[in-house]
This record gives sequence, structure tokens and C-alpha cells, in this order.
Amino acid sequence: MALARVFFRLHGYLRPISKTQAPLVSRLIRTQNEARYWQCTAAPQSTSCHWQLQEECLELSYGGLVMHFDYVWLRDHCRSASCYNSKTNQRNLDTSHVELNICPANTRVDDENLFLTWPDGHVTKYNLSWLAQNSYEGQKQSAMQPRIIWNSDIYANAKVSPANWDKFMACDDELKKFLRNFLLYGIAFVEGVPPTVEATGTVTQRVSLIRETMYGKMWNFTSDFSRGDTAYTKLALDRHTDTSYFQEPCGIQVFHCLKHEGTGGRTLLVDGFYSADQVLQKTPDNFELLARVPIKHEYIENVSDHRNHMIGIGPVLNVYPWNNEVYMIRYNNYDRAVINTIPHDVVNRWYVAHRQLTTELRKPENELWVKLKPGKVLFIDNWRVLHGRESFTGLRQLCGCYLTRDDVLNTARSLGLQA
Ligand SMILES: C[N+](C)(C)CCCC[C@H](N)C(=O)O
Ligand SMILES: O=C(O)CCC(=O)C(=O)O
Ligand SMILES: [Fe+2]
Repeated sequence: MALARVFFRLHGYLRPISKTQAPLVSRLIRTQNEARYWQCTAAPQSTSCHWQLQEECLELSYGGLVMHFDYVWLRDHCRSASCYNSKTNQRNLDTSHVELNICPANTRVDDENLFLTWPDGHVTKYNLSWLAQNSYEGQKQSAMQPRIIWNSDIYANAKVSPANWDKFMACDDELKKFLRNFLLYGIAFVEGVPPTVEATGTVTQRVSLIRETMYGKMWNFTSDFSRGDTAYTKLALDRHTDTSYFQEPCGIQVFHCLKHEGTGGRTLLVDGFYSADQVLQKTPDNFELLARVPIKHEYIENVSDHRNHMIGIGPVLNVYPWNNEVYMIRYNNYDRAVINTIPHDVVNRWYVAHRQLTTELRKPENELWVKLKPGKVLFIDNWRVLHGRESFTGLRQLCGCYLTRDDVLNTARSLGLQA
């Protein structure tokens, strides 16, 4: 709501609170303020459960959490064998058959479960801790992705050790440790990798599927301007995220420097979430602008037979609306396109917000500089950590690829990590 309010104040052209949402808001406020009595108490101790049927929802207090469940939601999520196939983990119930004004005919709670009998006699049983885990109130309190946001000191003090190629390839525990670090910090290293494109492909495929793009699957590039982009030069590149011009920017970027005979060329890494958090702490209105205002990024290539035109639209900061957690930063001043999605007065405020984020991102204390060497493979969360490079001399060959984010997270989850 705060987001919506601020934006509305800035300019009325986006109407984030629709008329149909308004009654929902007042309904929540009403139930929060209502004097109420607890209808029932099940177990004693701290895990005790209180519940109450309200006009529009079931209120449940369990494990220190007060939760509200809509009645259609409670019918829709029934895990009985006829409503849900637990072999495929898919819903059988046709939700369109649920009466939108449904209410349970009978409700009871024992030590562990909530039982609801519906008007047609169907019984739904919910485990109380399942409800707590799956409630809006529970979700709102917890981070989707636990992480440690860092500046260079925090990262250095964490002394994160790199994975080792042999162990990484052979042992799931090493892979798990690597992915845990990757999820926490948004960067992770594997060392001792043979300095070839093939081995780089092998190491990445231990983690995920490769995301093929117009640059190919595995790329191996040097400063030959073979493509129409500054990356293919010897110039310095300021911090940025890649493929900001995709509707879904690539989730992960892998770099392996196979050769460098020359000077410079260090890699710069900056945790975008740390800077976004600084903006949020210092100037919430600026954070909200960066999270609300959609802008375009564009890649137009017209070099030899490479013809590409990509457009990606979205805000600089992508946040989950229920808890304001940033899940993706799209920041690339080189590839940012003409702004024609916002009126001039909002543009002006947006530039102020963008400047503040840039100032945070450019603070030397937020910069981590590393010299990539043959054997050392770097994985970067391209939705979080910005990369850049120092200008360089001599022959420098960098290979790598992009990974599909879904598959990286899938591997992490299959190893028991929260992702
Ligand atoms: C990594 N690789 C050299 C293949 C591509 C570089 C893409 C560069 C582009 N300006 C961007 O930031 O997305
Ligand atoms: O040359 C480098 O170190 C990185 C260049 C770059 O930003 C990229 O390839 O995405
Ligand atoms: Fe890049």
C-alpha cells in the first residue's frame, strides 16, 4: 500500500489501488480493529491454537501467528485425495466449481489439525503447521531468499572459500556448499578448472542448464569487436547487469578468463541489493520510484551479419509486493533505452532516485575487485550482483555462458537448500 500511495502522490497516471481492491483493504482494517472473542482453544502450551469464524474468513492463532484464511481459499487448497493428487502434486479440484460465498458448515480443531466440513459434506483436513507455513501472514514475515547483503569488507570478512573442481564434480556436498554461498552472496567461485571452454561448460552443467542466447551457448570472446557491443573492446566497463534488454534477464553469468597477456582487466563486482537497501533505508520514496517506474532497455546490433533488436521492459528494482524484498535489479546505463513510459515530472524524480542508487553503487567501499585467472571460474547472480571491468592491454580471452535461473534454483532445492 505504501508503494501505491507514494506513487499516486507523485502522479495519478498509474492507479495502483483499483476500485475492486478497495473493499478488501477496508475489510482487513475492520477485522483488525474489531473486538473479538476466541471461539475455541485446542492444545494448551505455546503451540496452542485459537480459531474463530468471521464473516469473511477464518481467523487462526497458532505458533505465535495470527492468520486469516479466506473460505474459498480453504476449499480450494483441500488436500484430500479427490481434490489433490499427492503423487503428481497437482490440484484435481476444479476451482470454478467452488461457490464464491462458500462457508464451512462445521469446524473443529484437534492438537494438530483443522477440520472443515463443507455444505456438501466434503471434509477438508489441514495440518496446523502446514497452514502456518502457507499463510499470507507467515509468508510476509519470512524472506523468500535468505541472503547476506555485502560491501567489500563484509564479503572479505566472510572468508568464503572457493569450491575445488575435483570435489565439485564428484561430491554433492561440495556442490551444495557452493550453491549455499552463491545464494547467500550472489557470487561464487570454482578453482582448479582446466582452462578450456569444454571444462567451463562441464563445470556449469553441474549446476544448471545453459541458457542459449544470440551470443550462443558457450561464448569465448576477445577485444576484436566481432559483435556490436563495448564488451568486445579493451575499454573499461562500468558496473552493470547483463541482458537488461531481455524481458527476463539471464539469471546467472559465468566467467572464465582463459588467457590474459597484458595489464589491467580486473573484474569489478558490486552487490546491487546492498545499494538498493541503502536507498530504502535513507530515502524510501526513491526506492519506491525505482521499484514502480517501468523503463526500457534495448540491444540494437548491426555488425556484419549479426542483426538483433531486443527490448526488455521493467523497473530497475523488482520487489515482491507482499514484503518489499528485492528479487531483481536491472541496471545497465549503456543499454538503457529512451524513456517514454513516464511523464516529465515523474522522469525528473526518477532521475533523482536513479542518481542516488548510482551513488551507492559507486561507493569504493562497495566494490569488490578480482583478477580472473585461468582455472578460476566465477558465477555471478545477474539478478543481484553487478559486474564491470577495468580497461586492459594485450590479448585477453574470456569464456563463459549464461544459466537459466530456474534450473540453478532447482538444483539448489534438490540439495535441500531454500531457494
Ligand atoms: C557476455 N557476452 C560477451 C556474451 C555478452 C555481453 C553483452 C553485453 C551487453 N551490453 C549486456 O550488458 O548485456
Ligand atoms: O570483459 C569482462 O570482464 C566482462 C565484460 C562484460 O561485461 C560481459 O561480457 O558481460
Ligand atoms: Fe556484462
